[in-house]
Amino acid sequence: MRHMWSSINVEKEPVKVLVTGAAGQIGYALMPLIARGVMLGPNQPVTIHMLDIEQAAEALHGVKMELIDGTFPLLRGVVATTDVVEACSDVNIAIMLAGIPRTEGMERKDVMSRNVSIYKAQASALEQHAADDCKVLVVANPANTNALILKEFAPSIPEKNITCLTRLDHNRALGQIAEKLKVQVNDVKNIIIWGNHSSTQYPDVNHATVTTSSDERSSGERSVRHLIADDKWLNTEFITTIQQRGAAIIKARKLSSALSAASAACDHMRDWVLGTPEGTWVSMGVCSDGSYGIEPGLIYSFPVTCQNGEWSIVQGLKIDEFSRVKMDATASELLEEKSLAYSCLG
Ligand SMILES: NC(=O)C1=CN([C@@H]2O[C@H](COP(=O)(O)OP(=O)(O)OC[C@H]3O[C@@H](n4cnc5c(N)ncnc54)[C@H](O)[C@@H]3O)[C@@H](O)[C@H]2O)C=CC1
Ligand SMILES: O=C([O-])CC(=O)C(=O)O
Repeated sequence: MRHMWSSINVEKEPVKVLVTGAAGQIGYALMPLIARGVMLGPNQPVTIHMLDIEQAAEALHGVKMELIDGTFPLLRGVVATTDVVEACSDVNIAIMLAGIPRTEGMERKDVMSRNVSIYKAQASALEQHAADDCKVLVVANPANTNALILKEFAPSIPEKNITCLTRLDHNRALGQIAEKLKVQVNDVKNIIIWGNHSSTQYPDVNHATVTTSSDERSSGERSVRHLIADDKWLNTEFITTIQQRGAAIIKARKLSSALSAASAACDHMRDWVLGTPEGTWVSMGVCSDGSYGIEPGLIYSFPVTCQNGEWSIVQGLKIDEFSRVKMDATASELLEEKSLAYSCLG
C-alpha cells in the first residue's frame, strides 16, 4: 500500500477521507472544511466517502449535491453510500461520527448501548477494506469507549492509528483561559485534557503558558496559573465549565455542539498528519502505553506532540497530588465504561 503522507508530487494524489454519520449535523459542518483543505492542507486534493444509514440516504444525497455545488478546487470526488464496504474501501483517513447524540439530562455514556455496537460492526469493515495506514478518529460518544471497542474488534489496525476526539475539550479550555485573561486564543498553549471525553475529564493548566507581548524587560511565555493568580477559580469553576460545556450547549441549542466539534476534528487530524508546532502540544485520546500510571490499552486523553504522521505522549511532566486524584478518577470511569460496553455487546 502506498504511503500518502510522504508524497512529494506537485499534483498530489487525492487522500480518501471517510466520514461516517455524514448526513448528521457534525457531518454538515465538517464536509466543507475537509473540501476546503482545512483538515489536510491547502495543497492536498481529497476524495470524500460519506456513509450513513438507509433512512438518511436521501439527506446524504442532498449533502453530495451541495458539495458539488460548492465547487471546491481540492475536491476530486464524492462517494455517498449506505454500504459500509464501499465507504471504507481504501480510505486513508476515517472520521467516525456515526451514532446517536445524547439529549438534555443524559451523560455521554447513556448512549453507549446504541452506539457501541456500531463500532464493533464498523471495526471489521475498516480492518478489511481501509488502506493499511488509515488514521482513525472516533468522534461519536462515548468517544473513548467507542474507540476502544473499535481497537479491540480490529486487532490488525495498529493501535497507534486509532484515536478519539478530546481536542474540542482542549480548545474549549484554551478559549476559557483566553477570555479570562483577555488575550488572543492563539497566544495560549499547552493546556492538557486528561482522560475521558466526559464530565470526569481533567482540564489541567499547570503547564499552560501565554505568549506575552515583549517590552524592554520581558518577553516570551508566562505561566497561565501565575497570570490568572486565582487558584480557587482554576481548581473549581474553570474545571467544571469545561467538563459541562457540552451539556451547556445542548441546553442552549437543544442540539449538541457541531461547528466546534467539526472544527476540532479538523484540528486533530491536521496536527496528527502535518505535525504540531515546535514547543506546542495538544490533547488526543490515544491508546495508553502506561505513561503517567494509566492502565495500558485504555483510550485516554494525553498531551501529545505529532511529527511525521505519528503522535507521541509528552513525557516527564510533573504531576501534583490534586492532578493525580483527578487523572485516576477519569481512568476509573473509563474502566467502568469498558465493562459496560462489553455487557452491552453481550
Ligand atoms: N467527541 C466530541 O467532542 C463530540 C462528540 N459528539 C458526538 O458525535 C456524534 C454525532 O453527532 P451529530 O452529528 O450531532 O449527530 P447526528 O444525529 O446529527 O448525526 C449522526 C448521524 O449518524 C448516522 N448513523 C447512525 N447509525 C449509523 C450507522 N450504523 N452507520 C452510519 N451512520 C449512522 C445517523 O443517521 C446520523 O445521520 C454523537 O454521538 C455526538 O454525541 C458530538 C460533539 C462533540
Ligand atoms: O456533550 C455532548 O453530548 C456532545 C459532545 O460530546 C460535546 O459537545 O462535547
